[in-house]
Amino acid sequence: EQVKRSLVGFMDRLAAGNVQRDKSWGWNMTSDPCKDKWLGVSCDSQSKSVKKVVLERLNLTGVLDIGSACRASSLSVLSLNENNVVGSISEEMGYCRHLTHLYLSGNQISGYLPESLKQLGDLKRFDVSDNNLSGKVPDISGISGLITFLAQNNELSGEVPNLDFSNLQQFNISNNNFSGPIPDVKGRFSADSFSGNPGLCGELVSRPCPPSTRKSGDSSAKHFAMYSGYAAVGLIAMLFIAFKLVSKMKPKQDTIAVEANTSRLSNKTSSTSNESKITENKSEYSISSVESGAALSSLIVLTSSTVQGLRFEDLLRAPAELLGKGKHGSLYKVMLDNGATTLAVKRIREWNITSEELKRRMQRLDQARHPNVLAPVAFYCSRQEKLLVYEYQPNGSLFRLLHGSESGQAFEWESRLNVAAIVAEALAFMHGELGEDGIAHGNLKSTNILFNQNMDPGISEYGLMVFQHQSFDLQSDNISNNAYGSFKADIYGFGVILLELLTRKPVQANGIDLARWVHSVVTEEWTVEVFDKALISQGASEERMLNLLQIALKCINLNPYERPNMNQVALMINTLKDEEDRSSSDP
Ligand SMILES: Nc1ncnc2c1ncn2[C@@H]1O[C@H](COP(=O)(O)OP(=O)(O)OP(=O)(O)O)[C@@H](O)[C@H]1O
Repeated sequence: EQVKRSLVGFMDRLAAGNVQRDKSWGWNMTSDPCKDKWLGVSCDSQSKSVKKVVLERLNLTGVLDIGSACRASSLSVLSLNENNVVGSISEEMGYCRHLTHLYLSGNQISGYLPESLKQLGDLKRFDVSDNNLSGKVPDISGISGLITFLAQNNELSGEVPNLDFSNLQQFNISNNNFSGPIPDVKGRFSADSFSGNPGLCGELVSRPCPPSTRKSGDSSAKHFAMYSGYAAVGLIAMLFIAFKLVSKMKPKQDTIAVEANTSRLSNKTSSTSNESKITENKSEYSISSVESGAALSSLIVLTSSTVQGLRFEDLLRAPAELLGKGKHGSLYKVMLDNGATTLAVKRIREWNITSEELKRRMQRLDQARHPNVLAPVAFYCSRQEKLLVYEYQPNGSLFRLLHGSESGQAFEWESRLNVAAIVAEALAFMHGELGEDGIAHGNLKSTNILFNQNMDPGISEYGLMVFQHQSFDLQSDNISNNAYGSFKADIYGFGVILLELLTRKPVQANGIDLARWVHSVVTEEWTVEVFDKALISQGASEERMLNLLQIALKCINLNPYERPNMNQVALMINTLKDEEDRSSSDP
């Protein structure tokens, strides 16, 4: 009764004087929100509690009373997009602790964003764009899972909100009154996300900041990256020395050696090699485990010949350059032997994986070799952090080729189809090999497709699965916590890569999600509008582009259970590529 009363009160205020409010909507004390299926209400099938309220484009012109809606239940989704609701977002947001999605776009909501917003610890998507909100954005940097922040077309002011830009998928604060320097957005967002704020400064909006607030320019940023690389590696070195000292004082426990792999390499084809284990010897380079119970705390070199005998201290000593900070951690370019060997070292903190599980995973990845999958060549695991060592790929990523500074560069249809076919084939192989082990890629995207010296694409960072892949739909969120979901998330990620190849548009731009945009264009039957104009002007076959788009749409199906598996995808793309090859060899 109390739930109902709160919800009815919420609607009474929202639809005050609304002639359209129909009896068929429910939302009255004589019916039940779940059983009688009130308009826009979805309930949890087990607990029968109200989970979602979606009342979009209903011409609601009343007053927003969020507190009433949330007090009623453990609401996770509230969407009132595109009505004409007035009022403000009250401090009662504290009741909305379970909200994951809050969409209030396209209304007349005014006043400040309340401090209580901080309390929405589960919030992932927040959209208050196209309203009349003013004042500063409260510090919501503590909401770690936030992936959408859209507040364009309001009257908000103060500094750019302090958010984790490496995590955000959508961000737009254009057309407000924000001021001060634009922070480092990790290359994820363009000037469009900030435009229309005359007080903002920084490279992105081509407006220099006054000296006191100036963000470092290109070359100083590079230096900063270089030195922070050195500093990080220096820090590890200090830890290393400290460990050494401790280990000298304590009796040795749990030492694991760096492996010399010559024999393993030459044995690779023998019948026992498949089950070959990483041998655990004592060596002068190994570090005593100072973490009681930790099974592993030294560099393990896998079966790559390029870094045979690589030692942890070699990594620590070598000059390193910070290449980027992603969701998973930082990536360093490390130069060994005066630059004769270059490695890419991924440093991951806060990865909740046991050393045994990491070791098992690395061994399986090492065994399941595919020429177009970049296997780690070595790894290090301590409780605080993990290091994964890869061969450095000199020709950048697919992301850079499509959207980086070379984005004007020609990238023909045949080459794009070729990349799609190779990646599909490699991913299908890995899914086949590692399906039973439950090891999917876990973070498939165009920055993880890297080109080697011959410009052959390779899939990098397979099997990290530190965080779940995020797609724009709600349904896949529900299954992505299990292994099956991770494989289906890979299919989704691959579908998005296909969209990038077809459109040459980044996954996120100006707060627009590529998959969502393509869906909307296709629904409106303007399908050819999605293709990269350069492909059309090159005379690429429209039929085959449409076929590839159909495959992409299957992969990003909102229902993960309806997505094809990677074998099916690879087969479809190979058929398309055969057709392409036949047509180009026709006289
Ligand atoms: N082995 C490698 N050789 C060369 N460049 C690499 C290598 N691995 C990654 N990179 C590049 O370094 C940059 C930073 O990589 P990183 O993996 O940290 O970021 P990311 O892929 O964007 O994020 P995430 O952590 O979510 O995967 C990316 O541009 C990536 O393409």
